[in-house]
Amino acid sequence: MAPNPRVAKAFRAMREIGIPEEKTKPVLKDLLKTYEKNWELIEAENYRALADAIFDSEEAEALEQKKKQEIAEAEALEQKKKLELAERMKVLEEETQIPEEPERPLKRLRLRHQDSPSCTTSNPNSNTTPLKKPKLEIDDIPYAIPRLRSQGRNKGKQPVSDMTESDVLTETGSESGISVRHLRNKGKEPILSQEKRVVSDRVSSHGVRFKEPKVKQSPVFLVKPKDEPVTDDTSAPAVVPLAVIRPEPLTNGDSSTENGPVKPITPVNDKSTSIIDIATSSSGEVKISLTCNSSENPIKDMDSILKTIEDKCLQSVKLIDPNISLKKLMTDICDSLLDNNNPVNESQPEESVADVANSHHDIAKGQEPVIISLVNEVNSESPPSFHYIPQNAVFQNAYVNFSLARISDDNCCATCLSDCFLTSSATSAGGCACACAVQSGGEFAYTKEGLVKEELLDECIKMNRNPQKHCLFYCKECPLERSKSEGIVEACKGHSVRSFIKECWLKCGCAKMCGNRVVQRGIQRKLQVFMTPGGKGWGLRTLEDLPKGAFVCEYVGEVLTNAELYDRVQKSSNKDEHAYPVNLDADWGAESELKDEEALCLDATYYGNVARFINHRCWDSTLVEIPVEVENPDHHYYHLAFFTTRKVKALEELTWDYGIDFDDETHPVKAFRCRCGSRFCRNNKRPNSNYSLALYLIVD
Ligand SMILES: C[S@@+](CC[C@H](N)C(=O)[O-])C[C@H]1O[C@@H](n2cnc3c(N)ncnc32)[C@H](O)[C@@H]1O
Repeated sequence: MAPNPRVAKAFRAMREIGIPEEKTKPVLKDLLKTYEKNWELIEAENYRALADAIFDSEEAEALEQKKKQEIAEAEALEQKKKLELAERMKVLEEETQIPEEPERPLKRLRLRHQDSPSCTTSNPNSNTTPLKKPKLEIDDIPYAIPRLRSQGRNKGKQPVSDMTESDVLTETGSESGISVRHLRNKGKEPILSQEKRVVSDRVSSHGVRFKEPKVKQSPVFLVKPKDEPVTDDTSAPAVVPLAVIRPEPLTNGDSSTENGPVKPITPVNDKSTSIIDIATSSSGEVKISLTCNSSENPIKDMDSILKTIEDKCLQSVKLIDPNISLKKLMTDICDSLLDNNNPVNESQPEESVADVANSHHDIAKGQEPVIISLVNEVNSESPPSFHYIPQNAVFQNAYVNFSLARISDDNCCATCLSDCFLTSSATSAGGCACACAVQSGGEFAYTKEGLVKEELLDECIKMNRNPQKHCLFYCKECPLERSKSEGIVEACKGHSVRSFIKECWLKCGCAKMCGNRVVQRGIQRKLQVFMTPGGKGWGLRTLEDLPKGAFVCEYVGEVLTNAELYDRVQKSSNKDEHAYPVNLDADWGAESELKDEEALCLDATYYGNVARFINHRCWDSTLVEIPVEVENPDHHYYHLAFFTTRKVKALEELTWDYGIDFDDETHPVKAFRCRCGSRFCRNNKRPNSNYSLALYLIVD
């Protein structure tokens, strides 16, 4: 039968934008049903509804697929863990078997016979487990800087002071061909001559400083694996080294657990005595053993004991689940113990991504598209207290106006369809018809894979590394200085002129999955907040390999005017609290006169996202921040997005260069002592700086 001409036409229209018939067919079918065969609706605007529906369904499918994959991965991991545990228990079981007892596979609870002699001995001096060395940041930069080490004393102002950018970067070519919307510097001259200005050589691109976190360096003392095993086998020699944790209420003797020596378990002669031992070995086994006096009541088989306890639980504790299983409970205890102890044992194999991903916290509390776990393998510091928000929130006076009416026609691509990447190249051979791309100099900032294009990325990296070489803007009357003083306003210290990425948004004709929408889709990578080993406090790392130019996250916080921020700091009894502000000054040069409510910053102290954990690294940081215009054409408000500066391996720390000049003695706020570990550290000439532990405040 000849196909309905309208159907054929719809297929043709979709083919033209690269959608094959088999994808169109089911969606068209659904759409016809939804629209009750009203073809006009489907055909309107060159089949826009159909194209949108196809892209939406693709997106939903991809999401579904991703979810399934995540679930499958989680299940596989869980399964693997269970199998490993069962295997370990089996080995343990065999090694600690009482000869007379019939063999019972995978026994998790064992009773020690009343006349067992002491079954453990321990080395009283070896009570702590050395902490596992957390993975250090990998110094794996693709830049060759052969001359740097032989340079004279580098004051840190310019990390490779007498080297040109091209000496340092292995890249070729000149400045980016992509002209992502540059700032409209209207040629304003600074009010002071360069010589008179108190300008640090390295001007913070954000004009802010962060406080030093209160890092408790006390190690977690975990019970060290004992030299000899806990075993209820009177004859067998010690085989599996186990550490014993004795819960205090159940022991009469020494209750030392974490820090004190682990004493041998006393032979059980007292009828009333019962002891629960939880033991771990250096290779990860967990054993829970129960010691009781059973002289008058010979021990029956394990299953009947478990059954008795389960019944007792049901009756006396009134647990409502009749399927309660003590075996499962014991397994869970072992699992938890393994979870807690796993990362701290040096003799264990190096942590794997699967291990570290297996954390139960989601610091984003389900508000991000992915789970963001938190681990501390270094000390006992608890997770910091703050409100997690996935998007910026205006505090009070900041002028951030999102009205659609303010988006002009040349500020959106109203005529685009579905995916601007597809439609733009389809409609104009070679050139780019998308108005958003036109705004960015005729090219999209992203590749089809969603990565920032190399030229643009390299340009942003260069600019961040050496703002002096690029354009700096000096305000006539700097809002930062104005917020600090009611009297004489100090001269502007300069602001970096930044390149912007312009993303499509609501008023654009494209669909949500358009390739020119990356930052607005939120975090897509597996990230983890972790305690850094080098005294920088918490940090952020990736759990997956990342390509160069990948979007990681944006800096989210409260949107404050600089005046509000200054006020906050002044009023705060604990000024150190205000440690996470970033200036949104990338386009101040374009405004003829910036009003106070337009001079904005982001403060992630109380409300923020994962970015508040990103530590500073001089020069060769793994991330670079790029201003991104999404919903607001006014560049005094924008999104500050982090992209990778190079390939980043799973478990590497994600860092960015705060742009601090550690030598700037005139700065009202002294910087923290930098522990970035970079060979280009601008602060490394003063390792014993007096103010190393002081906490510092904002305000440029
Ligand atoms: C945005 S916070 C980063 C997260 C922080 N480490 C935490 O635990 O919350 C900035 C603060 O972290 C610390 N920090 C960041 N980078 C550092 C570095 N390279 N060396 C030492 N401290 C650093 C400083 O105290 C800084 O004020």
